[in-house]
Amino acid sequence: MRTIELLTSAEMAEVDRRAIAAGPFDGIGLMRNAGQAVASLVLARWPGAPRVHVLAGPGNNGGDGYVVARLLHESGVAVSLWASGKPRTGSDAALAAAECPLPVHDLAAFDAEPGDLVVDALYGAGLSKPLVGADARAVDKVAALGLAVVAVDLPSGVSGDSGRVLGRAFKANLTVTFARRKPGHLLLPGRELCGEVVVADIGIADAVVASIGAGTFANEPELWRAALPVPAIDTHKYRRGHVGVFSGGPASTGAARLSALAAARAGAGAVTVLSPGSAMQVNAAHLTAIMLRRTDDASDLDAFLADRRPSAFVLGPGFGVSEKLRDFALVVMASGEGEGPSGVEGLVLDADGITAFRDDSAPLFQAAGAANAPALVLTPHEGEFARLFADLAGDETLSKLDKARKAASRAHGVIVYKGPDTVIAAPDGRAAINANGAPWLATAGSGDVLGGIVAGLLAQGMPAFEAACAAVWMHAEAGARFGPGLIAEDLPQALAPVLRELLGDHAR
Ligand SMILES: NC(=O)C1=CN([C@@H]2O[C@H](COP(=O)(O)OP(=O)(O)OC[C@H]3O[C@@H](n4cnc5c(N)ncnc54)[C@H](O)[C@@H]3O)[C@@H](O)[C@H]2O)[C@@H](O)CC1
Ligand SMILES: [K+]
Repeated sequence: MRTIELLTSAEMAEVDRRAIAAGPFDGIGLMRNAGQAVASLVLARWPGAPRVHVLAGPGNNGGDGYVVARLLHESGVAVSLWASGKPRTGSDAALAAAECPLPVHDLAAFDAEPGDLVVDALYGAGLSKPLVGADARAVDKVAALGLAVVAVDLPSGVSGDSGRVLGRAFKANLTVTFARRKPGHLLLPGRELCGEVVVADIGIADAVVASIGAGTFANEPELWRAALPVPAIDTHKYRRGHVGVFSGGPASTGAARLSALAAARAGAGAVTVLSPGSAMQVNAAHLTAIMLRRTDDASDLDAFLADRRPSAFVLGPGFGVSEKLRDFALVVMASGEGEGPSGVEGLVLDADGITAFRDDSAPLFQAAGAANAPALVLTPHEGEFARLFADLAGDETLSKLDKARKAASRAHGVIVYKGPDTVIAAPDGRAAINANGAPWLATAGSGDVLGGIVAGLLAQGMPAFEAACAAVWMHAEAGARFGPGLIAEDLPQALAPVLRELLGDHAR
């Protein structure tokens, strides 16, 4: 089972409540199903473990642990049960504990042998403070012995909402979660600590999950595949969209060409590099399918907008932080003000395009919020994010997901907060977390390519949030498939097979 909604702990609690109200399972019924799912995976994956140590906390996560301990024991596995705290009288966890015939040892005395397996059922969605005392010592002991760990719902110590570690956390080989994944399974460092994540069906209907209208998703093709542009058979190149990419001066033109190439590979019918006069020669020497147009100032840009009806822009890569950049950005963002549709779908601001607004972002964000304005897509990495949204970046209480969401709402634009766990957030509150990235993508020029893909999709009329999500996934997928030796120049070409697969029958 793998569906793309991600549930916060509050949303999951509400889903549990509604599932119990709707039936057929009550709380202990769901808990038995959860424990059964974990026990089955333990038996299937670690059939030869000499002993399984189940660590049970005081809440429902511990309740799942008591079920696992009982079922493994009934299957003939040697099980030791260690408890941290006691389930509250009358709780589902207390029922599960009462059904478990094994002796309960105090976690403070926890001991194990190398080769044993640990089932971590200390804390899950209810983690509320850092692990200390016997809990923390158990984490250290398990790590020191190098024991394999199966985490119930989440590795204890990892926040399901933020992916952060509270104090200390287990590093699991396998995490079994229920109904849907949580943001902490995808956000770092949580993702690393979860190991493989399996989502078990415990009898909560999809309709119950749908009823709460979750706004957070795993960035997987299911989220945006239906919005991918498919060229019609009788299409014309300009109907497939025209992307303008602003070039920097003669010594820094490569970034714009990378973006331009990526926009073309993403399916834009035409791409023009908009170059200062001083860099025309160097750009001309390196462009073939991509067009070139001299653009020195705002009036040149106005002329391009009027003559060539461009549909999306990339501004920032290699451009230099300057007043000219701000002018260009604001001209593009104002292009929707005239009578009738301007045809400009969006502006992607990356790198210097973000930094240029660090001290005065209000005009940009205001323009983005105006009626008929092109969509604004900002693609900051961590440093750039901190320049534009210093207060959000420094707020320790916010997760990466929260930060991206708040930034999107403030900017009236889509935020692509880059990193190994890129978060894409829309001003309407939707957000997605990407998890198919690969370390090979951390290479110079990689971000320029990403900006170009976003613009290429925007130009073809794909809505901004979906375009940004699709671009992030395709970019990561292309990089991961290429693997070692990847340089940014390889990425546009590597996109082709990824797109072909995504388009399926439409690719013929
Ligand atoms: N019906 C349900 O609600 C279901 C819940 N399930 C399980 O229930 C879990 C959530 O249960 P709970 O909400 O009871 O939460 P947890 O069991 O994760 O933890 C809550 C308890 O632990 C204490 N606690 C939290 N952090 C602590 C720390 N660092 N040190 C010491 N004590 C700490 C809290 O005060 C509370 O007593 C899920 O993760 C899942 O495993 C599953 O059984 C499926 C059904
Ligand atoms: K756990």
